[in-house]
Amino acid sequence: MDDISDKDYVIIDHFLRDDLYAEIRSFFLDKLPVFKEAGIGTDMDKHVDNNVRGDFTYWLDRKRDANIQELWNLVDEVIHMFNRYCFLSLSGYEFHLAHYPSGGHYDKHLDQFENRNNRMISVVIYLNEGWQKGDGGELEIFENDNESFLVEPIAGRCVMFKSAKVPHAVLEAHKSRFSLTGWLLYQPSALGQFFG
Ligand SMILES: O=C(O)CCC(=O)C(=O)O
Ligand SMILES: [Fe+2]
Repeated sequence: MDDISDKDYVIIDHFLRDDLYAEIRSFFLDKLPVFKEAGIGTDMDKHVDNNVRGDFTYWLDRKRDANIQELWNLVDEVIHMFNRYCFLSLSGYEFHLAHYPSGGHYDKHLDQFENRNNRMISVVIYLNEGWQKGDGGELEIFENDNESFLVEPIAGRCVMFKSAKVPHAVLEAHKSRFSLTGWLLYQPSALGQFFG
């Protein structure tokens, strides 16, 4: 909590209990056949551009995806922590599973839309077992205009950052890259489920 207040991001390894990690990974693999190519922008202004991003996503829905209840409980807990210790007023969230096939990347960006700015905190949890240097798909975090560093997308690692403040990119993956990505919102929003 201190790190995200001071540095705008935090990296936490072994973020999930082993059983929850295993549950989410197997849920991910089950859903893989129904992932859709991710677009850019909100539903009003959305298009797919493989030059900018090359991932496939599955938007989670708390009601439909009730079998991963433990994840939803954790999301509630994390929101509660941010509200309590960082004095935020988070009251909603949206999460998707993301698959970057080999060759996929995501150009430098902020997690904000031009016509919607309620994403406060971005959360990414990686599910890449046995990730090794050379597999690619590192998350590049830009601290200011000239400095950036790479985060290896290893299994169980969680990265959280301020959505509107931290520019970031996903380097080209050389192997399939799996993650769970979400945004904690200032206002409740049902928009996420329409982004599919
Ligand atoms: O998967 C990651 O490391 C980051 C993904 C991302 O930046 C996004 O989906 O907006
Ligand atoms: Fe992003």
